[in-house]
Formats: sequence, C-alpha cells, structure tokens
Amino acid sequence: MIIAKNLTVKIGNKIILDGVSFEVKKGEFVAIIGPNGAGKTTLIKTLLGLIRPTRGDVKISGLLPDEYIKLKNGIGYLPQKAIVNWSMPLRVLDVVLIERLKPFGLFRGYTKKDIEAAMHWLSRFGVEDKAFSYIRDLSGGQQQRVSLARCMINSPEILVLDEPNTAIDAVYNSMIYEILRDLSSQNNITIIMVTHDIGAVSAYVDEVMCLNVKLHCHGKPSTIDYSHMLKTVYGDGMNIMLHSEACKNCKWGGNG
Ligand SMILES: Nc1ncnc2c1ncn2[C@@H]1O[C@H](COP(=O)(O)OP(=O)(O)OP(=O)(O)O)[C@@H](O)[C@H]1O
Repeated sequence: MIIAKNLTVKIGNKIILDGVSFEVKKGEFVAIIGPNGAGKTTLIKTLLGLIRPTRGDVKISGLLPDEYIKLKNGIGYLPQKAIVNWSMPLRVLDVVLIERLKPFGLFRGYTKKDIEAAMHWLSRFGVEDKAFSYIRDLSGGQQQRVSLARCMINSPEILVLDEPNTAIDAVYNSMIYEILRDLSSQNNITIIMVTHDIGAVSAYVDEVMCLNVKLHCHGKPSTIDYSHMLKTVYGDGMNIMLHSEACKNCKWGGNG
C-alpha cells in the first residue's frame, strides 16, 4: 500500500534521510524506532507529503501522498506537537468534529451521525465522559486520547502517529496499543507509529523499522536482533527491557 523508494531528504547541507526504501502492506501495524534526531518525524512528514524528498519518492496505492489524501478519506495524522491550541475555549466534541466538518465548512452544524461518530471514537479511547468538557481542562494524557479519536473521525485507511503515547500512563498506554492493534487486524487500517517505547513494539506491532538517517533494519519484531540494533542505531551503552507475553519473559538486553 505504501512504497517508499530511495527517500533522501537534505536540509541545507545536512542529510536527514539517506536512501530509505521500504514497503508497508495494507492493514500492517508498523513501528518506527530510533534515537532523537534520527529522522523519524521527517520520514513520516515525507510520507504525508508535507516534506518533498530531495531524491526518491513515496507512492500510496500508486498515488503521490497529496493525490492520495485528496482522493481517499485522507490520512489520520497525530503530530508530535498538538495542532490545536488547547488553551482556547473548545469543547472536546468540537475538537474531534472540526476534522469531520473541514470538507463542508465549519458552520454546517453537527448532524446526529457526526455526534454518534464522535462519541463512538471518544468511547473507544476511554474519554466519552469528557465530550462536553473544555479540552483545556483535560490532563495531557486525556487530550492525547481525544487527539487519537479525532484522527479516526473520518474513517481513514491509514493512520500516522508521531509518539501517540506521549503523556499517557501505563494503563492507557496498553489500552491504546491494543486499540491500534485491533484497528489494524480487524479493520484493516494501516498504522505507522513513531515511538520510543521499544518494549511495546515486540508485543503489539507487525513490523519494526529501525531508523537513524538510514533504515538499519526492517522486519517482524521476532526477527530483529535487538542487541545488534541497539549498537548500530542507538550506539553503545544502552540496555533495553523487552516486554512480551504480558511481561512473563522480560529480559535485559540480548535477543529477548
Ligand atoms: N526544518 C528543519 N531545518 C533544519 N533541520 C531540521 C529541520 N527539520 C528537522 N531537522 C533536523 O533533522 C534531524 C531529524 O529531525 P526529526 O525531527 O526528523 O528527528 P526525530 O527522529 O523525529 O527526533 P525525535 O525523536 O527527537 O522526535 C534533526 O537533526 C533535526 O534538527
């Protein structure tokens, strides 16, 4: 569904991405991991057509990203930094529905269907009781869950999430990963998620991409040689605790 070929992004004299090629199939749940400054956000912005590659290209269902976004239901995108100014007096329901009304103009007014859809997604992410609260009165983690509901409101076939677990506590973190896994396995939604939560990767996603300017590895979590990956992608001196099977087999470092 998504094919990236030889993506290279240069800003000034600096090479941010260097010859990155990969394929993501429909319905796959993929995690992109890598250290700070590795080019993860740049890569997903390139997939979304927000950054033009210096070399190479991205095709989504055979289309350039902006063509795909215009023709299909768009791409649900959760950026690393909130695009809505949370200090404004906006209700949670409005924050979610702005995304749905965009194509029709913001003054169309909500239909019963709009409200049902918003409540469905708010409830899926466990914040339906906040629907009529002001977004500024919610905690950071609750705001993040509202943002996830907003990403789903137009029923996109692709979700691109830049660190969705920011500010989310351990209980809701697992809940969100489970919902994302269900969306990919049951609803066939393709999900690309940037995360520093490497531990979660092995338990929930289908594929892992390890990025640091170049794509160092890409494969099923069980096929990744984590100790080698940590050395090449993150550098020496890093240990990782891998979680799998509800943490029954937690191990430090090694091949988990
Ligand atoms: N507009 C820009 N102008 C100059 N340099 C940029 C620009 N955008 C990104 N960079 C640089 O590109 C590199 C990769 O940034 P990017 O945000 O893609 O990394 P990241 O892997 O998402 O990092 P993090 O984990 O910290 O979010 C960084 O060194 C950053 O400073």
